[in-house]
Order: sequence, then C-alpha cells, then structure tokens
Amino acid sequence: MNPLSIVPFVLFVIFIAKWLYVNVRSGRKNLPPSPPKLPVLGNLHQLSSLAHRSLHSLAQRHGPLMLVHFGSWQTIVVSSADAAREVMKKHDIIFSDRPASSISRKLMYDYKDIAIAPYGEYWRQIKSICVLQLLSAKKVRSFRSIREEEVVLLVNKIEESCSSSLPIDLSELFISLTKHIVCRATIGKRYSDGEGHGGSRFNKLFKEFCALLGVLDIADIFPNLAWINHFTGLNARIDKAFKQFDNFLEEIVDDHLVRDWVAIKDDQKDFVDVLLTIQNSPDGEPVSRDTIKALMLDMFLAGIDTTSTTLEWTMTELLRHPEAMKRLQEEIRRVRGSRPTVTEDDLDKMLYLKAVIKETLRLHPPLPFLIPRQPTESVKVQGYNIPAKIRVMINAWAIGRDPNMWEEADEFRPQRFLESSIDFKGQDFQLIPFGSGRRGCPGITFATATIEIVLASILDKFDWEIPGGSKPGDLEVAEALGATLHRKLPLLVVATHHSA
Ligand code: HEM
Repeated sequence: MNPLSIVPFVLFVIFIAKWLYVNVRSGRKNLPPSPPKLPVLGNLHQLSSLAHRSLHSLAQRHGPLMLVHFGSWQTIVVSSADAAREVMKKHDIIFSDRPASSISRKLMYDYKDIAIAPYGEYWRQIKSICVLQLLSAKKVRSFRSIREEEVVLLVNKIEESCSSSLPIDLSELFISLTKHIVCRATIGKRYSDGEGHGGSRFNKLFKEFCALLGVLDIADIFPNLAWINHFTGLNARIDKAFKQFDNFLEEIVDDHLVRDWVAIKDDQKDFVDVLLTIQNSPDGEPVSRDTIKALMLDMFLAGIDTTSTTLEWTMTELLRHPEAMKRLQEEIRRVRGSRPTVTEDDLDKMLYLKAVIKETLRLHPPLPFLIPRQPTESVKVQGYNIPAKIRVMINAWAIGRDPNMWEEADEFRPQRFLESSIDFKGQDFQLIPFGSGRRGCPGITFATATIEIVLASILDKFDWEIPGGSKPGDLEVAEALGATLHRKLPLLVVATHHSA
C-alpha cells in the first residue's frame, strides 16, 4: 500500500477530531448553538450579499441566539424579541459598547463620533450635546421651516414631471431632499445638486464613504491577512476618501469661523456654530476640531440614507398595495380639508399615516442589524454564556418578520398598528428599527418629522402609478445591502396632479 494514500484519511480524522474538540469545548462553555463551520472560513461561506436573510435562515435552524464564525471573528446573532429585550434592556449597560473596526476607526477620526465611539464618558458627553443641540423635540420643531421649504421644492420638481408624464426617479429625489434637510440643520447650508454648487462633490464623497463603511474588512476577520488590503488597494482607497472628506469638512469649519459666529444669535446658530461655541467656552472639553468633523459625518451618515430609504420603501409598498394608498390619501385629504396644503399641525390626526410608516419600518428596517454591540463583561443571555468583547448583531429584520410575533408576518398590513399600541421607540422589542436603550437612535424625532410631512405632502398633491401600466404586484422589490438596506433598483414612478 502506498503510504501517501492514507494522507487524506489522516487529514479527515484530524479535521473530525478538531471539529469535535471545538464543539465539545463550546458545549462545555455553554455558548449559544452554532451552525457547523469550515476551517479558517468559519460560516463565511453561508453568508449571501443579503446577510440579514442568510443569518435569518440559519437562526431558524439553530435558534434565536446563535454563535457564528466569520474567519477569526466570533459573532452572536440575536433573532428574537425576547433575546433582544435581554440584550438591550435587562443588560443594557453591559451591551452599550461597540466593537472596534479598522475602517470605521480611520474614517471617523479615531472614534470621535457618537455612533461607533466606545461606551464611556466621551460618548456620554458628545451624545448629550448632540441631543440637546440638534436632535431634541424642541430643536426638531425649530427646523420646521427648513422641512417646509424643502418639501415645496420637492413638490415643484414632481409637478414639472407631471406635464411630461415621464417617470421620475423618486429614490434620487428622496436622497437629495434628506441630504438638504440634514445639511441645513447641521451646517446651515444646502448643496445644490448641479455641478459647481458643491453638491456633486458632496454626493461623490458621501457615496464613497457609505460604500467603504459597508465593506467587510479582511483585516478585521483575518488579522494575519491585513497586508492584503495594501495589495487590493483598499488601504489607499480609505486614505484617499478620508483625506478628501476631511478637506471638505475643514472648509465647512473654516467658513463658520470667518462668519463671526460669536455674534450670531442663539436661535440662528446651526449645529456647527453651537459646537464651535462650546469648543471656545472655558469648559470646551471634549469638543476638539476632530470631534466637530466626526459629528458632522455622523449626522450625514446616520441621518440621510436611513430616512430616504424609509421614504423609498414606503412608496414602494403603497404602490404595491393600492387599497392602502387610497385609504392613506383619503385620510390625508380629509384632515387637510379645504386648505391648500397639509401642514405639520395636521400630522397628529393622521393615524393611518403613522401605521403605514411603522409597517414599512417593520418590513424594511434601513439598518437590518442595527449597529453592532459588544458586551463589556461576560454575561448570561437566555441561559447561555456570552463572553466579554464578542461581537453582537441584532437582526431587527428577522425580528420584524417573526411569525411568533406577527400575524401574516411577511404581508404589508398597516391596519395591524391601528389595533395595537406597539411603537418603534424602543420599548416594544418586536419592532426595533431604531434599536433601543442607551445606544438606541437619538434621531427618531428628526427622522419621523421629515418622513411624515414628506409623505403627507406628496400623497396629498399627486396620484401615483407604476410606469408602463404594470400591475402593482409587478413592482420590483429586490433589496441591496450597503450602508442601509435599500431598493436594488431606483424607484421610478409616474405622478399626476390630483385635481379633486
Ligand atoms: C428612519 C431613519 C433612521 C433609522 C431607521 C435609524 C436607525 C438607527 C439605528 C438602528 C441605530 C443603532 C441603534 C442601536 O444600536 O440600538 C441608530 C443610531 C444612531 N442614529 Fe439613527 N436612524 C435613523 C435616523 C437618524 C437621524 C435622522 C439621525 C440624526 C440626524 C440619526 C442619528 C443616529 C446616531 C447619532 C446614532 C448613534 C447612537 C449611538 O451609538 O449612541 N439617526 N440609528
């Protein structure tokens, strides 16, 4: 017998022995169940480009608390409301830290922002500054005129398309609108989209940043292979994007400094003015120039795509469900009555509108995994041991479609929210598009104020159809997962002026 012929057999035995060792060991450690994994890759081969769906399928077999391996990364995936409640409510403080990521660290000024900053004193201080100066209900009310002006411009653009009956790209209009609103509130100016207005520069830089933040970085999951990023050009791409965006943000800070911002009245200060004022006050800590730039980036990255994606999916679902569209338009037009336009004062009376938005966020949370957490110490969740510093991903997408929580879970049925008090503010763990607890989204009021007035205004003024006379059910709903879970294809629609 050729001695070489037993090599595959020996390798096979070693592989099985190692597999058994790892599994018995993890059983002894009482870790959550894991899908079988390959050497080196772990479970990476089981991830599709729509990771929320792949991990949902795995969780259906292995349980709502599951340990998966992406290369050297161990990750806990949470896929039920009960497990999410334990993580984000019962053990909120322990799970309030964020795992490190080399790309984010580089792009976000060494964790000087809020969203990925480690949990601690710095995060607490800058978060309270942001909430007080930009995101509180009072501040959001003060941006009402910005929203109204931007909605008028949006309506005008749609109106122009009505005369030609040509389809318009609603995805593009929504992204542009949310960008203008967030920029005006944060930096006090809007970047028009045409060449030469700074808009195309902003759009290019913003797109590249979002793309980079969605990259699964080899250096994180296989630290020994970090050198590969040098050869693939990723490191150079990150350096270039960072440098270009940094120049752009530097110009914004400089523009604010030459404006004699000390003389500007408090109620006319934008967010950057306020940050500069704090920086120059006797207890200006912890606001450095890098903090100001990182916070601007945070607001752009956290506020623009999430809000426009929600608008895009809401219109998609309404076009696919004409009876819901009709009911919502009737509600909006009834509340408006004989006045020429809807205003923000009308929104509280539009209960079906709120139900439609909740139902959209249940089915299409823009951040299907929220933002990853990491426990600062070992902790027990649902009877399993969760080791300190492990990466935790909460699959809000899977939780929103859990048939144990929702009747006809995959169906768009907004009326379910008329019959229940379930809300997305972080107390009902079956609906957590904004997360929950200390690290939950502080921008809910900012986002919903925009989403509600935009939808109410455009659904009031126009009637909507899919181009080419296609049936509602034929409207493409394919998803793409980047920085947010958005439509794969832009939403093209035909608007006609509502004349009744
Ligand atoms: C529909 C729109 C939005 C959705 C669905 C959304 C969702 C989220 C989610 C899921 C998180 C992570 C929560 C967690 O880990 O528990 C988050 C964090 C955050 N969001 Fe939002 N968001 C939206 C709009 C906004 C807006 C408009 C702003 C600001 C202008 C904003 C600012 C932030 C910030 C600063 C964080 C980080 C909080 C922290 O780590 O302490 N978001 N958001």
